[in-house]
Amino acid sequence: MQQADAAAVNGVINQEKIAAGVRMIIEAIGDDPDREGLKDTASRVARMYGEFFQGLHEDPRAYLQVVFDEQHDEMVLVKDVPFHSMCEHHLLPFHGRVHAAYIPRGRVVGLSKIARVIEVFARRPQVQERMTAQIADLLIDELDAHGVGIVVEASHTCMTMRGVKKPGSLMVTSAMRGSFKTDQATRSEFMSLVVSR
Ligand SMILES: Nc1nc2c(ncn2[C@@H]2O[C@H](COP(=O)(O)OP(=O)(O)OP(=O)(O)O)[C@@H](O)[C@H]2O)c(=O)[nH]1
Ligand SMILES: [Zn+2]
Repeated sequence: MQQADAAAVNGVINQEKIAAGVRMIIEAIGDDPDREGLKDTASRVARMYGEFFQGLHEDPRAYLQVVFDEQHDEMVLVKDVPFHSMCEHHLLPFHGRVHAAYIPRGRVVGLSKIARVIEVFARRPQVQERMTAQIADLLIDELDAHGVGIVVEASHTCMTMRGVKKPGSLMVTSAMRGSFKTDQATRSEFMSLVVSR
């Protein structure tokens, strides 16, 4: 396996290397990377990829360290959290919404922190199934919750703008942990809250 770039391993995305690669792509498609309209494109794309893949260098657990003691033992659901990620097969975007629920065990987390965790996992080369499972695993572990349920609905541009070209198709994935896996009533409550508009 090819080694990751040393700078990237140290937590800094190597933008010079990305820019050199983008320049090569422009040349390879038969255009001129130095012409007026393209002369800043390689460095611009490098900055953009820095943003898209920043989550590789962030630890999402950092966002779950501040919790509030709260004896709420019913379901908490954060619904319709928008995200953009990059499909690792084509490096094309997939985007959609995450619905994240948990049943606390005496500890609740700030509402925005779940969205921040989603953002960290989305800003990596991903497949939707893995992103869904990573969010679920992190929440159940860090919050010591009774259970966690995650549903992700997304449109993949690798399926809509190229290849099989099926605009409008949605991929739906779910990951259930703890009581969401073992208790049918909990799972049903979660799914009915997710589909209700
Ligand atoms: N399960 C899953 N598949 C994905 C995801 N993102 C992209 N894919 C699929 O990954 C597959 C890659 O298949 P390949 O046959 O190697 O690539 P390809 O020749 O470009 O395939 P086509 O898209 O069918 O043209 C495709 O079927 C994509 O639709 C994802 O998040 N999860
Ligand atoms: Zn793809």
